[in-house]
Amino acid sequence: MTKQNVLVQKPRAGPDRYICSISNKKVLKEEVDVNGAGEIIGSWVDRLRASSPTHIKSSTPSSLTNMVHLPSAMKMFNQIMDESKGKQIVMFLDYDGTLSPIVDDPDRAFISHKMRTTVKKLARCFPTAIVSGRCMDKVYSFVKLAEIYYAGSHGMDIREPAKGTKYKKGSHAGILFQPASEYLPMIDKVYNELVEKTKLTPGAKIENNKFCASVHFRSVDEKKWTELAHQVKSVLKNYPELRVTQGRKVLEIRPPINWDKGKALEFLLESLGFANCNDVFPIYMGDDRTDEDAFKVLRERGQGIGILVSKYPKETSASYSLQEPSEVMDFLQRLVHWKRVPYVGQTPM
Ligand SMILES: O=P(O)(O)OC[C@H]1O[C@H](O[C@H]2O[C@H](CO)[C@@H](O)[C@H](O)[C@H]2O)[C@H](O)[C@@H](O)[C@@H]1O
Repeated sequence: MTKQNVLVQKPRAGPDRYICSISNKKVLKEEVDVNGAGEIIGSWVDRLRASSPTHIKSSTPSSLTNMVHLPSAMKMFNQIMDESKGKQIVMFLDYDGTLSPIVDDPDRAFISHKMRTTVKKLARCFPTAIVSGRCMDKVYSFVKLAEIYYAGSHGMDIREPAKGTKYKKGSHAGILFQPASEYLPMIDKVYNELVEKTKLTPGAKIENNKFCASVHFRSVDEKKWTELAHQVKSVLKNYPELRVTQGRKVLEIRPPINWDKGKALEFLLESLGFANCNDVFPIYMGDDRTDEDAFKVLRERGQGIGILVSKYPKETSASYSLQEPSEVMDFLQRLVHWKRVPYVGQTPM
């Protein structure tokens, strides 16, 4: 709300500490070196299988040793609110699998009218951001709320709310930060090559997420997953610097910068004036591996909570869970109600 940042097209124009972190091309644990040996393909496919809830469900107990059964955020609602006492709650919401249910066709992952209304009410109570792997325009075309922050392309395209909305005090509505703009032409080229290379694989879908590209495996026969992974690798061998991460039956091709949803969360907190504050309580909700970066940041800061949206136990740094988008909506509605009608002895900010 206070320290709004300038329009940024290149990494060097952001706040200093972001310049430092994005120029550090550290290889992250989750990413895969596409120049590596043939086992990369197997590892992609194994990880895609492992991230499928039906596979997790049918896993043997020994494979679940690192899986965490989290307490329900709904059941712990009052305790969470007690923890937030005297602090400004800031809401961070992932889109797919959190605000909208997972569906086969990524172009039809619509948010329900009820969920939109809930997020609208939420944004009147707390600064609210949607943090998604999708490109900003696509998320906006689904959500259609001008009063919230958006961090599209896994946080590589951060926009502020439109002028005149409650949590927007500056006069400039628009782009806050785009740390990967120099990679736009390359990602576009890779997107086109992937479309061409995979066009004969039934069900394969390549999504242009502007600063990254997504390769969808969901509608491809599982027997063809290895073939599709080979096609992806054959394109990426000409772009050895690009990173590959995994989501729910999707491979995400990203620029080689050390930037993710966790960094986006920190950037937004700083933009909102909460960089070095103890009186802020961020709540991040997400269902995917890419949301783990944000959960980790909250743990490291010792601030707020991460809520994993999942019916099944997963390896996670979140503190609580909700089962599915409908329960996310119940939680958000309860939060709005709590803000308006706090229970006895509680004073929401
Ligand atoms: O960060 P998110 O908002 O969760 O975006 C991550 C990816 O979500 C979308 O894919 C996922 O949802 C699809 C629709 O339900 C589903 O078909 C797909 O299998 C999921 O992986 C989106 O299409 C991707 O571009 C995002 O990167």
